[in-house]
Amino acid sequence: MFNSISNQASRLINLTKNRQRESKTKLLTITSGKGGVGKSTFTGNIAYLLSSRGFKVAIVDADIGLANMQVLFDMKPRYTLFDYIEGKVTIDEVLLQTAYKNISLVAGKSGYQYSNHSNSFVFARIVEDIISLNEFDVVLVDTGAGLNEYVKEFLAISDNILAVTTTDPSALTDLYALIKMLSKDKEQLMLCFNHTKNHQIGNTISNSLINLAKKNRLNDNFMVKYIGNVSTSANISTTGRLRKLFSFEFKNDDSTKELQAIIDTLLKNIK
Ligand SMILES: Nc1ncnc2c1ncn2[C@@H]1O[C@H](COP(=O)(O)OP(=O)(O)OP(=O)(O)O)[C@@H](O)[C@H]1O
Repeated sequence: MFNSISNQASRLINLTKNRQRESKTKLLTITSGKGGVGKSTFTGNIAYLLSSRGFKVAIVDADIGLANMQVLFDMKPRYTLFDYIEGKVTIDEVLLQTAYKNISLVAGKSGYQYSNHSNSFVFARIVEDIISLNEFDVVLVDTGAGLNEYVKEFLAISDNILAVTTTDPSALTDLYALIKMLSKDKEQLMLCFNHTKNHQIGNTISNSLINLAKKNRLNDNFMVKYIGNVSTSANISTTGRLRKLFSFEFKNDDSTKELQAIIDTLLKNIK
C-alpha cells in the first residue's frame, strides 16, 4: 500500500505506533473516498460529542483540497499545519483553542502544493508530535478526500480509520478502492453512512461490500465494521452554513442521537 512513501515516512509509521503504545492519546483518522460526503461535518461533530463526554480532543485538519474545519469552527487561524511542518511555529502555537471547551484545532490550508514539498517534509509527523504531548485523549485527523500520497501518509500511521460515505454509486466505488488498499496492511476499517434513512440500509450495503471483498479474495484478516448512519437533516446543512456544530445546537435532534450511537460503537472499537 505505501510502497511509494519515503523511508522517512516509513520510519514515522513505526515511531507513531510506539508513541501510541506509550501515550494515553488515541488516534482516529476520518477519511472518505469521495469528496463532499460529510467527512468534515462528522469530524467536527464527533469532536464536540467526545468533548461533551469529558474527552480532551485535538483535531488535525489534514485536508489540502478544502480546509473546512476552520469554517465549521468559525475561526480565522493565525497558523496552519504547514507553518508547523515548515518549522515556523511550535506545537503549542499551532494547536488553536476553539470556542468549544476541550477542543483544539490544527488548521489546514486549502490549495497547499503538496507535491512541491513532499520530498522535504513528512506531514503526518504532527500527529506523532501531538501524541507525544500526552495531553489529549483523542486526536482526530480529517484527511482530504481521495487516495493521493498525502492522504496515504495520514492513513499509514493510523490503526483506527473511520470512513464516511454516502450510498451514491460513485462514493461506493471510491470506498471500495479504499477498502482494497487498506486491506493489504490494516486490520480493520470502521464505516459509517451519511444521508441514509435508517441503520438497516447501511448494514445491507456494508454486507455487500464485505461479500465483494471476499469474492475478490482481499485479505481475510481485514474487517469492515459498520458502525452506524446519520440521516439527511436540514438542521445539519443550516448549522454548517452558519459555521456551527449541529450536535451542539440541536442536542436532541435525531441526527445528534444517530451520531451519539456511532460514538458508542466507535469507543468500543478504538485501539
Ligand atoms: N446528514 C446531512 N444532512 C444534511 N446536510 C449535510 C449532512 N451531512 C453533511 N451535510 C452538508 O453537506 C455539505 C458537505 O459536507 P462536508 O463539508 O462535511 O463534506 P466533506 O466530505 O468534508 O467535503 P470535502 O470533501 O469537501 O472535505 C455541507 O454543507 C454539510 O453541511
